[in-house]
Amino acid sequence: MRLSRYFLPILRETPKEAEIVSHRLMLRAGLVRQQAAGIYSWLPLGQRVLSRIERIVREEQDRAGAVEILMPTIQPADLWRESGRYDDYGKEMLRIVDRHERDMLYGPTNEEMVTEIFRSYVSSYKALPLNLYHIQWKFRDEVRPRFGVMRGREFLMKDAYSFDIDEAAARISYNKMFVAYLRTFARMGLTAIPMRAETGPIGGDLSHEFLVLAETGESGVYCHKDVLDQPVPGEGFDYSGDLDAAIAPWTAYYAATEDVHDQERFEREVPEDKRLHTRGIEVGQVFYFGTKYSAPMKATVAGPDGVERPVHSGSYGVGVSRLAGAIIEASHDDDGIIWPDSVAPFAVGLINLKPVDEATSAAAEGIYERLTKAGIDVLYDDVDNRAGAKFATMDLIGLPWQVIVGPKGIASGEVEIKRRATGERETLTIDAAINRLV
Ligand SMILES: Nc1ncnc2c1ncn2[C@@H]1O[C@H](COS(=O)(=O)NC(=O)[C@@H](N)CS)[C@@H](O)[C@H]1O
Repeated sequence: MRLSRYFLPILRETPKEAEIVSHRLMLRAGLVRQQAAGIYSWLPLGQRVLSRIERIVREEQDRAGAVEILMPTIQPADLWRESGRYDDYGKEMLRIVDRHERDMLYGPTNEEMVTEIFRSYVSSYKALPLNLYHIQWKFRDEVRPRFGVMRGREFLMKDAYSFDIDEAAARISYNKMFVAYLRTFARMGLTAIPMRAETGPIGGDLSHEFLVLAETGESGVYCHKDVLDQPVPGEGFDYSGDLDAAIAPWTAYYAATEDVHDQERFEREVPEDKRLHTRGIEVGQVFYFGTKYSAPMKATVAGPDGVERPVHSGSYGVGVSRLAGAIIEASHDDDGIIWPDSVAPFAVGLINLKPVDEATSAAAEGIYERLTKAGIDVLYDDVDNRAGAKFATMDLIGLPWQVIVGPKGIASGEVEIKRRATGERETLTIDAAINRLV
């Protein structure tokens, strides 16, 4: 992509309304634009990051055996009347009346709708276990949206829903999602700690939140320091194998959000030098809630004995849009964002220091062409601008690699490459630089 033909609305000034670093950097780097309280447009660079986050989430859901669907954002209120949540969901629900005076709503979550889909087609235990998921926008009329996309009103969520014959089977589905979450966040360069949590309006009695430790996190957390060093299951993990062995290291240590924290137990179980009390950003949450929706909505299957019974379910959410902010909170410096390779909007920022100089531009064009042909996503700064401004912008938007092409270097057939995360620079021949990046 040539910068001269792109749309990258960088802000020079730090917007005053931004209270935390990720909000400031997302606005300054031209990733998002607020359209209303808690509601954002995703501009080109932000949209690319969002799609890369989605791709990792999707790959790990598919690996864990979940099946992707896409449910609508607008839902009929009657579904929520069946489950009894229509009234008690409260003011966070955006209620809508259509032209035929029908009560609708902008979905804050999809337990009722996915249960309706399930009950319409599945009647035998032989179809179980089943896990359906989608990646869809949600609306929650937060009384105080803040911190940019971290706590929005319209936000993108991956929400998965499992259906099983009984609690024991449902816990296996729960554990598969637990492992998938360990992998998902690790692939984004995040250490997300699973912690026991409250179940809230979703319901049930078993839930873990996955929290990225960050001073600006909204959740207070207490944990044993060693939980931060536990192994993440590998790419070839066998989901039909021993899930407990993969999860045990993570649940063996004390880790709880403030709403379920037990100080007395914390002090009893965790040696003083291992006690960590900090804050975290909740990037995902998993719930087991049994028949909370299947019973009132009559989502039943005939068991092996032919007896009809309500299925046992769980739901599993990931804050896809929140993750864009959480990753920046976990990975930035004074000069701007530092994108992990896996979610970076472009892999390389190619800087032509002197577009008016023929030899420099010829070299830069050649590098752009060879990298692009090799399948590397390049943002090519071909704009005639001061070197300082070019470097500042490239550091701000945080692409993992920079290739700097200038007249002096080209005179000796060399370019400079810079690794954004470490600041390390190397002067290499053009061929060596390209070989380093492909
Ligand atoms: N207001 C919000 N803005 C941005 N992300 C949010 C917001 N509310 C929740 N999230 C993200 O969405 C994830 C799932 O939301 S949740 O309420 O915990 N869970 C559910 O909605 C369940 N239905 C799981 S499918 C959270 O872990 C969080 O990362």
